[in-house]
Amino acid sequence: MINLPTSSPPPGSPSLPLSVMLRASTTSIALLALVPVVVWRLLKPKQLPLPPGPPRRFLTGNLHQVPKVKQWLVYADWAKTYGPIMSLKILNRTTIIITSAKVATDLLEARANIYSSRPFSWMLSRLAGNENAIFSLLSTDSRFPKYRRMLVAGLNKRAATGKYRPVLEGAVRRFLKGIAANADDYLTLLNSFSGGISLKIAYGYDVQEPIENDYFVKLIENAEGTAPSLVQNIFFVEFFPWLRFVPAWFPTAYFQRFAAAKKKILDAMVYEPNAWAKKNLETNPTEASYYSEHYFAEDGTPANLSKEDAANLMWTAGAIYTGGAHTTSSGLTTLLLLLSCNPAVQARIQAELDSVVGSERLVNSDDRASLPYLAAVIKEALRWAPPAPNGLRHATTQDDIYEGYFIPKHAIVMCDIWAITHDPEMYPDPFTFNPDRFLGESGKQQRDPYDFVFGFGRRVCPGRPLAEESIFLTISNLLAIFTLTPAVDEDGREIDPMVGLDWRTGFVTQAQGFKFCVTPRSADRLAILEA
Ligand code: HEM
Repeated sequence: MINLPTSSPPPGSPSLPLSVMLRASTTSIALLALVPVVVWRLLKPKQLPLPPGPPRRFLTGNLHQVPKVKQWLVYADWAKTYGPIMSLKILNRTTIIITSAKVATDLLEARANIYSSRPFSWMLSRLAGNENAIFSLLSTDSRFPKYRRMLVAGLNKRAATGKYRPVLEGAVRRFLKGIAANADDYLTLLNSFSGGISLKIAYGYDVQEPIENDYFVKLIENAEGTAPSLVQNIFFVEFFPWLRFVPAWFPTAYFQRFAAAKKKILDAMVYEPNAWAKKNLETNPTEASYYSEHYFAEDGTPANLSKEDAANLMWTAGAIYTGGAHTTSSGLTTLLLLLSCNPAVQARIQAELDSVVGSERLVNSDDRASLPYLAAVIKEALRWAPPAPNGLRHATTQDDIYEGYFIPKHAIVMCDIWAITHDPEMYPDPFTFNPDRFLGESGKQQRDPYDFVFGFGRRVCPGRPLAEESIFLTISNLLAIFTLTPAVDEDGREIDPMVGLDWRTGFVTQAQGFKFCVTPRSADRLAILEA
């Protein structure tokens, strides 16, 4: 069951009879207020049905069925019964769940004008102040096209392979040296790699090692789970918005105190790096960063940013770590897993690298177009385990009708990306890791999984070029220098990395609990890292 924090006191607080009574009365008022909604629904003229879905309970709908972990697997399973477009009712809110490429393309792409907003949450968006972050920003907000323009231009392929090239190349070198020293530490090294790139590109900030002690990394990492805690729990204020006027000191207003505490955390991870970047640029203009690019005018003097432009810069720069760090490191973790147990795939990549790049230098962005097998391997890994398997929630801005079903305005729309990339009709034998599906004549017919893995329509991931470039540079250089093999047990037997493997749940998934070994391909190749 989903928690109901509005009806629970903070842990450790005494349960006073008065507060119990007040809580009970709030609950009764809330339930009583649902009566007109129910009467209206019974009396209103018949309309087209919502898409099918699991049977609902009176008043609470599907609340009891909402999966808490690895939702992508549950929705894919439900789709076998209810089809590629389903609906859930959670109290009075409709959630539409899409599990096929056709429906995703028909709605999220072809009708992007209706399907590109985000759900508004009183707790997350308003009381915790996150409505300014792009991840919550409504498509109807006048800032939406500005944010998108800034991020798309700031993170495009030209930027990733041009002005940010030294950032990426330096981070790859540090990662590989770390792997050479201790491959068991790969998770920390990957976080350092992708978190370091994000903060350097966003603000020009160099993370301090060890990364887990870095001030900004700690600030942002400690905020993990904050946004989900505001939307995954059910708060009555979402259904009775007038409750937001209840003052925080009021005994039943635990939700106000909860939101205020979360606001502090969410604000800090955007305001603090912003203040650091501003101060740093005033005294020490550094190499290219997303922040400096907007902060300075063309002649190199500080641009006189309006209050609104300064806020737009702060909120968009703040999205770079949140959007980019864990997703990139998730994709890389999957590749380490798959490569360590597929020696033939590794050997083929290494042969391709050797013939295109040779053995005397590191691989760089200019080599990418000449390495089609490596491109197929990376694509297949991201299809096999999409880093954001449920995508991010979209919302509709008007009523719509699709294939005889009614989709109401303000419906939450979730797309199960994992279900799409495991659709056996589109990707035969979908659980098998097979890069060849993207090669040759038949590969040209194969639908590109990047059409799904990076999201949809007007919300499609603006960091895709940067993510692709970082993953390419890391994996190509890793295999130019090392060979990966599964770890061995005390008796020298190989441990199958797939046995005992688990996947982190949440917006970003990540393979957990496997180990591998690295062996330098030669002393000369290893020495290139020091050159
Ligand atoms: C393999 C790496 C990545 C994957 C798989 C990925 C995937 C996604 C997905 C599925 C979405 C939601 C799109 C939608 O709502 O339809 C998204 C949004 C977003 N991503 Fe990425 N992403 C990756 C890397 C990055 C990087 C490196 C950055 C920034 C440097 C980034 C920044 C963002 C931002 C800002 C959004 C929000 C866009 C909006 O709400 O309009 N992502 N990403």
